Amino acid sequence: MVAIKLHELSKSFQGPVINQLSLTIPDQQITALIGPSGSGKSTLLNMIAGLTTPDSGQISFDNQPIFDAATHWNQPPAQRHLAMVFQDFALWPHMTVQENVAFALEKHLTKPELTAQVNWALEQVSLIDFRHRYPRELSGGQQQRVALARALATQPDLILFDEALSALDPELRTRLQLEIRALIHDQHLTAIFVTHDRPEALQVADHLVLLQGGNVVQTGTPAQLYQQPKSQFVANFMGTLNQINAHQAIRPEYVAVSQTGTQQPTYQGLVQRSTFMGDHFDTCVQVGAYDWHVKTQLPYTTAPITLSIDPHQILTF
Ligand SMILES: Nc1ncnc2c1ncn2[C@@H]1O[C@H](COP(=O)(O)OP(=O)(O)OP(=O)(O)O)[C@@H](O)[C@H]1O
Repeated sequence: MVAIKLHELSKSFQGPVINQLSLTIPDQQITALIGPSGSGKSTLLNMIAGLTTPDSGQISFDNQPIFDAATHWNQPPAQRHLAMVFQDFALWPHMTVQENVAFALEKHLTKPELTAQVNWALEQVSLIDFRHRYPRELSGGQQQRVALARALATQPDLILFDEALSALDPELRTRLQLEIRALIHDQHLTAIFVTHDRPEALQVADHLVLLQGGNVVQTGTPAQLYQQPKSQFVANFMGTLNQINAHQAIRPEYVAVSQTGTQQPTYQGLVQRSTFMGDHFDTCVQVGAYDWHVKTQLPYTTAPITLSIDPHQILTF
């Protein structure tokens, strides 16, 4: 439970990576940092964690400064009440599941407290029956659950996930996304999720922060970024876009093969191909200078086609 404020945060390595970035990350929500490769997502996460020192700016948790370049205040990572979960699980191979979860706790707790805390964390991730196993005896998904239990066991205010699910197969990944979402909300934690996977961000996050070149280009709910993008870049990043002209575009779900007598605006195109997608065909149509994608129930062969659009759904930039 912690609201995070970043104020005019900057970081350069060989060149600028984060540029005077100001941002509020809401309390008790899951915020996903998204953006193209190299946009600064991991750098931002590492600055919040205290693993990377910003060049300038301030970071505060619940209005308490944890970093201030001007006063040289830099709270050590261990005192920030946060936990991190990484893509590679980072488990100790020579320790059992319960030893891995207990490892970060042992200094602070009595034996009975420690056992209770570890068991509680393992129950949260449904791994209590696996507590005597070694990481090599677990699947990838189970290993990531151990990493999550280890994070929960420290009773953090904030959990940071850095591409935590990227190594898992799609089905497992979806299951863990839902489990993590439920856990974070049940425990009233704040979480920040770095992912390069847009469907994952939509599934997991309450709140999105889209970065481009070290700047925040838009924040909001997943639906706000998808339906009300502030720029062409945001619209493109959030999903497939059919360009109408230089300033207007429409999502594929609002384009249909025209029925005779339609009252909606129509466009003439030439079918390029139809690709089977399981529950629909992705039919690619050349409309003027642009390629459009249309969700159709049947495949179409190369031929002229008339498309209609829902004019209320046109995005204008
Ligand atoms: N420790 C470092 N030393 C030098 N350059 C770095 C360091 N960390 C990050 N960078 C550079 O900063 C830029 C942003 O990297 P960062 O990892 O934050 O981006 P990202 O958005 O998380 O990218 P990706 O999605 O590819 O992981 C990149 O150009 C990267 O090479």
